[in-house]
Amino acid sequence: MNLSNGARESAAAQAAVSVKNVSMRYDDFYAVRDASFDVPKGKFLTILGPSGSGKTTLLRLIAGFGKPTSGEIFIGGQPVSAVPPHKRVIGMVFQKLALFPHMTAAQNVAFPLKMRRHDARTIADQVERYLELVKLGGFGSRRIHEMSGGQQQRVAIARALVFEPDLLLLDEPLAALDVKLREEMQLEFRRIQKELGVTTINVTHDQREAMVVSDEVIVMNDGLIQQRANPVAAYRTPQNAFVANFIGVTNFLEGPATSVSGNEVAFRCAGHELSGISVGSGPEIKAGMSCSGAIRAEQIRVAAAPEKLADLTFRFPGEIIDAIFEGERMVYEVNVAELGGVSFRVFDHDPIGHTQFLPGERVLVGWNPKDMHVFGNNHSPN
Ligand SMILES: Nc1ncnc2c1ncn2[C@@H]1O[C@H](COP(=O)(O)OP(=O)(O)OP(=O)(O)O)[C@@H](O)[C@H]1O
Repeated sequence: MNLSNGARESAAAQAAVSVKNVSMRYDDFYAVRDASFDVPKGKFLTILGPSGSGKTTLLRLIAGFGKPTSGEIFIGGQPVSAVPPHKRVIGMVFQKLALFPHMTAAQNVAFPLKMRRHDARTIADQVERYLELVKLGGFGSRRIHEMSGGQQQRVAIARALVFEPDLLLLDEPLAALDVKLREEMQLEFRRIQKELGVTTINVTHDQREAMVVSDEVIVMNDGLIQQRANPVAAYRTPQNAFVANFIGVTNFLEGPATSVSGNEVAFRCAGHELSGISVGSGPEIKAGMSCSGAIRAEQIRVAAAPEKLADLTFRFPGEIIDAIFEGERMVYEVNVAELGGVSFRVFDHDPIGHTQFLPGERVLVGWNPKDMHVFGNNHSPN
């Protein structure tokens, strides 16, 4: 969609946060390069990317810890480059929670209100309300060092929100927690954010977390925004091979495009012509261009007998290299000699209902062209 200048300015004014052409350079190295995006009021946006992709740098610039080398950040429609962090009305939760360990939960939550010189009655009411919100009603007099990791996390959330900031920034606050607690807290973040309607920007390298908590996701690599989309669109229609590889588990076949017709490509891999494949949503593909064909692990099926794969267009013999039972799914590694010895990762989400294969077994793998996306190789997966 193309917005006119006027429409774009008015969209930016309505946005809680607007990042415009922001770059951050250290000597001759760009940690963030020409980033532009808006976060609408009340939305939960996650910046997702591998280590070193520039996520934290971007979040710190929004918080006011450092000034962009170029570009401008607007909060509530106002440019903030000249506004120090303590004058930005922002709640923050980082991986290191920085709670006061010998104070009680209530004293920790009260701290931002005391700094803002609220009266004792207001402080007591707000502290009680926010401890209730994070399901710690009745825990106010407990000291931090007497609380579990999850409870401490909740105190940190209450402290970040108690002064009712315009914006909540989260920098991998769940990274140190064990898996079960992390998953529980992801849902808690989502619930609290929806209940309060506070605009939230979250930073993580955990793609599952990004999918669970966010209204929108920005995927970053090497300081550059690769795609901005809602979680379903980022998963279903990745913009390039990097995004396809980073979100979910994706297998790649390499080879040249042999023909392009509308939204379909034919593509040659190890002497096999694979036709009718969807064009990925990235740059235009031309015949002869070197390409990557991407197929998700759950879109490939494994079977011993060809009739079990009769509904699939592409079928190749393979050998099971590894078979891992993960409870709710089987994960197979299958070597496909006919496709240049590529190793496919395949998920079977019905491990109880289906035959389970063992390493060394000869099988067939199959998938349909509509489930494969081809990207031009100026966006390599690695
Ligand atoms: N103060 C600095 N001086 C020089 N380089 C820096 C500085 N801060 C960050 N960088 C570099 O900028 C790049 C992006 O760093 P950043 O911390 O934003 O990445 P990240 O995506 O948050 O990674 P992680 O998930 O590991 O925290 C990295 O290569 C990092 O080494």
